[in-house]
Amino acid sequence: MKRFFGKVRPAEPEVSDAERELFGGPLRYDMGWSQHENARLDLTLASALRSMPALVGATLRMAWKADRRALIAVGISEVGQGVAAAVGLLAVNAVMHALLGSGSAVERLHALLPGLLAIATIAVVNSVLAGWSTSRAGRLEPLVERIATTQYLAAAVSVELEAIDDPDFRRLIDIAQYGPASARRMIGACVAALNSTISLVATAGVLTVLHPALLPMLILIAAPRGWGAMRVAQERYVSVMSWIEHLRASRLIGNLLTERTAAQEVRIHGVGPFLLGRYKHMARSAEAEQERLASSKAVTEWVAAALSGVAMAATYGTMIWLVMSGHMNLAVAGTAVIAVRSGSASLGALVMNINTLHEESLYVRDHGRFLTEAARHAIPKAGDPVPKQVRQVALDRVTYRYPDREAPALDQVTLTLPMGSVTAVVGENGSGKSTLMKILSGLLLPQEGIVRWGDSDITGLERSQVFDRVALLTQDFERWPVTAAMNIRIGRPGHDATPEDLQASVDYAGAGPVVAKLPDGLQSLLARVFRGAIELSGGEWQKIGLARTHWRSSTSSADSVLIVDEPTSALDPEAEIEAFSRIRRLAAPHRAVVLVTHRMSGVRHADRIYVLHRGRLAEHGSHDELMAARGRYAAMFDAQAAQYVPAGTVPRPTAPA
Ligand SMILES: Nc1ncnc2c1ncn2[C@@H]1O[C@H](COP(=O)(O)OP(=O)(O)OP(=O)(O)O)[C@@H](O)[C@H]1O
Repeated sequence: MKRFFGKVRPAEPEVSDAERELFGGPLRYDMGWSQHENARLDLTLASALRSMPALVGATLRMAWKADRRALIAVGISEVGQGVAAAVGLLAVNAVMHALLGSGSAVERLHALLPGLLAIATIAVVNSVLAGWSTSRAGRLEPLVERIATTQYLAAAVSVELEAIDDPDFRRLIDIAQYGPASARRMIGACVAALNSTISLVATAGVLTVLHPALLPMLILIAAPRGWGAMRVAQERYVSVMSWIEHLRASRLIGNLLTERTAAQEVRIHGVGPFLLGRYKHMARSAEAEQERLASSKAVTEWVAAALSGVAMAATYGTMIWLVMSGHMNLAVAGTAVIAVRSGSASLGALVMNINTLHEESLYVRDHGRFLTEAARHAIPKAGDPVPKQVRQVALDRVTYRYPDREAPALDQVTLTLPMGSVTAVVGENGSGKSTLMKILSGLLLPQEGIVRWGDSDITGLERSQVFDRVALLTQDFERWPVTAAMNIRIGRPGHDATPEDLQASVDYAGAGPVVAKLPDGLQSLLARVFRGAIELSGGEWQKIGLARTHWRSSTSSADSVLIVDEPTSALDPEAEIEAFSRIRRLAAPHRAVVLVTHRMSGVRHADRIYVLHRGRLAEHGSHDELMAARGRYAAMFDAQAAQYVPAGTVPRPTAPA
């Protein structure tokens, strides 16, 4: 019994060897997000029915916002169809009475005619109304999907970077993507549910008039089917939720096998057949889950149909008894048979539609929960304006620890970036350089200490204005699949630009020869995503990235910070020397340049060099001061210099003091 009436629980499928080998264990969504938020996913029938009005209300509000006239048209046509169904049953009753009444056959046929005419007219009216409703609902559905998708995307881009890095939040982003399509389907299900409710109310009214005992019997027929459909939907939802990580991993493997970036290793290292084998293993465990669901659905539906059949037999038995005992005449019984049939069909349809609504509403609820969580993690819009002139940006004993890490990535770091200066940040891998850049740019806020723009604490400033003052060029900068011109202009997309306007940035970055090679110059489509697009080499892309940074910097005259993180990793030696001197030239009076690089030759001309070690500031000073101190910096510099000169002419790297 518990199998059928107990709570729906996630199945515990076998873990495939492939999962263990690739991911260290099973990948299952543990519904942690909802539990973590004290909002346990409650899949009982009562809770479904309780939460549904709010979710249906939210979808209808969206539809109202999208096109209220279309929504009103749908409402009117559905109510009209319900009324037509009731009038149709009354006409059937009149036909039955005429058919089974007294008089000759010809007289009875004459008496039949008005009823038959009414039935035909009602059928025509019904089909006109149904067509009207379908066309209006067809307009509403894509509009609602568009609104929900826009809400989803807008929320996703407005959250703090910390939320994007949080695996739980990422999972929520993943599951919420199904919401917009579900909202679209909910419109159709709402319309169908409204239709079947109205026809059911009409039929129930007629049945009650015919005999009061018929209504409860009708409900008894439909109830088991309602329960069955709801149970199947819940099992399917729990399964989708439990397997979402598995699905994501399978998709990831599929993408890796087809992505351009992995194509070389996939072929040369033989990764293709290896991953394909693992993909098949993982697909097999997902198929086993599908099979389990299908069997469970078959059993549930069989039990529901059996219970419904018993109720149907009891109803017809009661009607026979009522006729035999003289409590119901034959014409009424004839109408009742038709009414019970159409009523149980309406009730069945209503149950199916409520079930669809319930299933879709689970995804719409995830979408809603994502919007709420995204709002909670949104970058605040309020704040003081950033003064145009700030003279310097400074970090004062800043500490930052990633949520899932014990050790801080930055520990009590203090540094100053005066406008017009070049500051270099160096340190071993994992020493905290990128984290420092995220703190500087306002993408992360410090847990301890203060970041100051001039005299203002960054936490009190309007963050979008802080972002507006930061230009970023990282080694993994985005290679947008758009034209070369747009790839540069996107550095400040709100600023209109003709190709001529962008020429200064192209020249600055030394990207002239790159653009000259393109078939349509700056109008050429880049990145091999679309047909006819041109792929650039890593170094050529880096020049385009540098032009983008220049365009961003040159379109603002307010004090700003330019952060360049390994900007020359893909450049040839000549281009690298040239790029470092260009970056230095960007340190205009109203700009502070921060340079993160492992290329020690690029940092020696910086005004000030900060050395990070395990998140702490180990030393700082000019190149000459740091070399004289013979600390970590001197050790790193000597280690690189030793690669370029004959052995013996440069002191061998020593351990830091
Ligand atoms: N999103 C994150 N979540 C958790 N820990 C992180 C995250 N990003 C970085 N870390 C950790 O923070 C520490 C500092 O990382 P960071 O990327 O700032 O170093 P880095 O100096 O830029 O390294 P590299 O020279 O290799 O680029 C590392 O221990 C890293 O594992």
